[in-house]
Amino acid sequence: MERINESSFFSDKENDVPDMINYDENHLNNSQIDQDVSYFPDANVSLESERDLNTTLNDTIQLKKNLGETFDQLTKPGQSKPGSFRQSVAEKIHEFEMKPANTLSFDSYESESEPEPKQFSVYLRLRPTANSDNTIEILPKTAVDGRSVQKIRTHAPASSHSFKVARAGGSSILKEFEFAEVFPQDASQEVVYERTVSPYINGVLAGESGLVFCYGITNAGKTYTVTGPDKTLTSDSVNQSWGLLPRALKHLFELCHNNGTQNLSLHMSYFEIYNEKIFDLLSVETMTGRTAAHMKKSLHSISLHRVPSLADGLSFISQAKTNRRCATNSINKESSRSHAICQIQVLNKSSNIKSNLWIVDLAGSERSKRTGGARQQEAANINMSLMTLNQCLEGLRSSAGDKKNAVIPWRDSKLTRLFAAHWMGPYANRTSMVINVNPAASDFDETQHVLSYSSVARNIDTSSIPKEKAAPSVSVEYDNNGHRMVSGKPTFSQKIVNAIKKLSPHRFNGSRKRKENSDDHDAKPSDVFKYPVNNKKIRTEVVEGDEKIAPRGSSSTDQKEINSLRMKVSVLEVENQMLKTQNDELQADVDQLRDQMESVEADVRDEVAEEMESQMRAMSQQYDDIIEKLKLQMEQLVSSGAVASARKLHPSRGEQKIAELTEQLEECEEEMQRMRKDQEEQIAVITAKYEEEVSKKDAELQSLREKLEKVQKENEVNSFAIKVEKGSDALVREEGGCSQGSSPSNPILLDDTQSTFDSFDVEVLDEKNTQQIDIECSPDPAFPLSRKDKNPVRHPFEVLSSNSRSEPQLEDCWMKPNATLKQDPSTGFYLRPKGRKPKDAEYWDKNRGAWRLSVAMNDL
Ligand SMILES: Nc1ncnc2c1ncn2[C@@H]1O[C@H](COP(=O)(O)OP(=O)(O)OP(=O)(O)O)[C@@H](O)[C@H]1O
Repeated sequence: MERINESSFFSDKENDVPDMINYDENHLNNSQIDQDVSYFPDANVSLESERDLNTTLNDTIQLKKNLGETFDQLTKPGQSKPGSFRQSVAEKIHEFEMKPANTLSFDSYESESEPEPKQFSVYLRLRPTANSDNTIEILPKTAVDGRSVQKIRTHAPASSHSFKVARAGGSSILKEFEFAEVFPQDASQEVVYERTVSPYINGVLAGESGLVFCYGITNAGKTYTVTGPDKTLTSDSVNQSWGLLPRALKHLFELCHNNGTQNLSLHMSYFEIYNEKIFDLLSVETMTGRTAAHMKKSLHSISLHRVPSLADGLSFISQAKTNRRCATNSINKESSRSHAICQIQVLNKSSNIKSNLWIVDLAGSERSKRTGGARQQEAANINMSLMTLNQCLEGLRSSAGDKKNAVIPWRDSKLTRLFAAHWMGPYANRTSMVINVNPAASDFDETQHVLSYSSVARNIDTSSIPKEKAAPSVSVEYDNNGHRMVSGKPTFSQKIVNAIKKLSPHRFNGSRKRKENSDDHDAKPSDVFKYPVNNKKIRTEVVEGDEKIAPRGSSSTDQKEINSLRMKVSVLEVENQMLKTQNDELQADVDQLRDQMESVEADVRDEVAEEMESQMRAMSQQYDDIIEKLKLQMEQLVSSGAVASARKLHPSRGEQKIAELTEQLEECEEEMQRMRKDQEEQIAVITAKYEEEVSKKDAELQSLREKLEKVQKENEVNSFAIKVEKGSDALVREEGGCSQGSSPSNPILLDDTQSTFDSFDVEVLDEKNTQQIDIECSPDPAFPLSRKDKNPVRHPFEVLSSNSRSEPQLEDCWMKPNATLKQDPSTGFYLRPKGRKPKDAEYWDKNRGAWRLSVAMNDL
């Protein structure tokens, strides 16, 4: 495997415009491309002079009109002398006018005889999908205007945005797209190769370039189509999973081998455009870490490697695949984050003709929301360059159609600069676009965008693209004054110089030769002719140049003057014409830029609106999902009987409030219980104390009672009953004190002691009944009662009332309370009812359980 010069195989100095791969005479050394040589990849050095002449022819024809009669006269065959410059120009004009375009032939290979299509060949490949989404229906093949056509019909799934838009707008959810051919999900790699790349191989060997690129959203199968799975690239025996690239290499080697051609050699470069920077995937430097060493300033510094065998080619592919920038996104585990471009170059050493087969695996267009936020910058760059590509396709279609002045933004991305070279060249029609599509319903909306661009590409009629379109965008970067050209267009002075070149090519060539010989590095075309023409030196040069054109023998001063004036007029005419053209062009440019801006603005607005809408839809979907999930969880919890815990996990506000209140309630209850307990304890203590006190008091009471009894007994001892016989047999018994009153006429001597009693209740007993008679008496100190005398003693006394008198009954002197009476269990006494003492009551009799009425006493 031979590694050839890695420095700069493209020619442009600064601006990355790709050029043909230039070899020097030894074929393998790159050379700086001459600024005047067209940089189309398919051009070659041997064609340079012919191409120059071709250009001269066209320009001469143009100038013919400008210079009018005079020029016609001057260039008429027969009027110029044989061997003169004019004669040679006239002959060359004739020769080129007779020669049909594009009839350059190469030694060993002839281009395929079948008619080349005028349009890009756009294919659709569906990748297998695990689910049974049937979003794309393949319709039978047909032929339209001699072109094989196959249509598909897309069915917007109900989940898609397109479906909703169609429904809302009342349009159909079905859409049809047309392709050269559609490869179904089970189409083999071989079939795809046979239809897309194989038809270009013979042409490539015959010097005609071809470009094949795979386009689609992420995870649609582009890398699979271009290279196939990595592991299959280890052996050079063909594997059925091989993609387009290994198959193309094999095909090329087979054809070279079968034809025994020694003068063809294959070369390969492989690079990626990542974030608008170029990285050489076959660089000698190790790719680990991917430092600045791998980043190339321009496409021209990409390394080109000789490919001596298929095995070497496969190894290059593997190396490039390893070095390519991949990342895992949420859709594709190994998503390519860059545009990978492989250039296979065939060099015919004998003719020094080079042709290229470009196979391009574009990065997947994608929505950052689907692929994840971390890769947004990448996604933005990928989408930007794909958008520029789409704009260029649009521009090509427009310029091939009714908008001849359509501006094509080739320079807006590195990718389109690369493609511009091919599409503005003679083999633009040898372009195949493979649209990779994943028919899954989830990809439907984004796939629709891709499909709509495919129909743009399909409608580009390459034969109608005005060739001058190429000039402004892709011609050399510097004018002949050494100044950089604005927007790739020739400057005004360049146009003047070109005009002079046409008027006096030998003069100009002489000047250029001097420059090339480096003897006079400063000899720029501007030194030969500088606008405006009234520069004396220039005028002299022009006149001198024209002297050679003037017929011999007519070199008189007049003739010179005439010629000089004619030339001046011609130059002024050219200038005038050019100013007009320039003005028109500028006006057209302004109009188109305005149109373009408006359409870009509208596109961006649509895009933003769509993006926002889809984001909102996604958010709403997310919320729906969350709600569904929660519902499901709730149901599961209910069914598993864990509602309470579920409520704890996800309480509603009401439930939370209830739970709080319940908790508070429980706390209150606890507090109350605690308080109750405390109270009970206190009550128990108090009760115990009380009982203790009570029992103490009882004891005291008991002792008092005992004392009382004792005293009573003692009193009993001191008291006595007086029995008074009625008449003679009444007995009197002492009952209590008596009120102060009139003392008895016969005071009773109750005791021999000093009695404190001043009244007596006397019971008067008779034989039949015993009556109580209250007797008022006053003690008579003269008859003290003797304590010791326990026997009733008959004493004289006076009965104050007779017992025959109707006396109030005993019961009448007592009033029982209405309330149920309680007895003291320990003593058996009736407890005095609560409340006030009744008005007429004197005291409470605990034995009787009744109030003693004072009325009764008074009534006595
Ligand atoms: N025709 C096919 N047959 C079998 N498998 C396929 C086919 N097309 C794609 N695949 C598989 O689908 C997956 C995605 O394919 P691939 O990586 O080629 O997509 P991609 O368009 O290059 O994605 P990205 O743009 O993200 O790099 C891979 O696992 C690949 O093997």
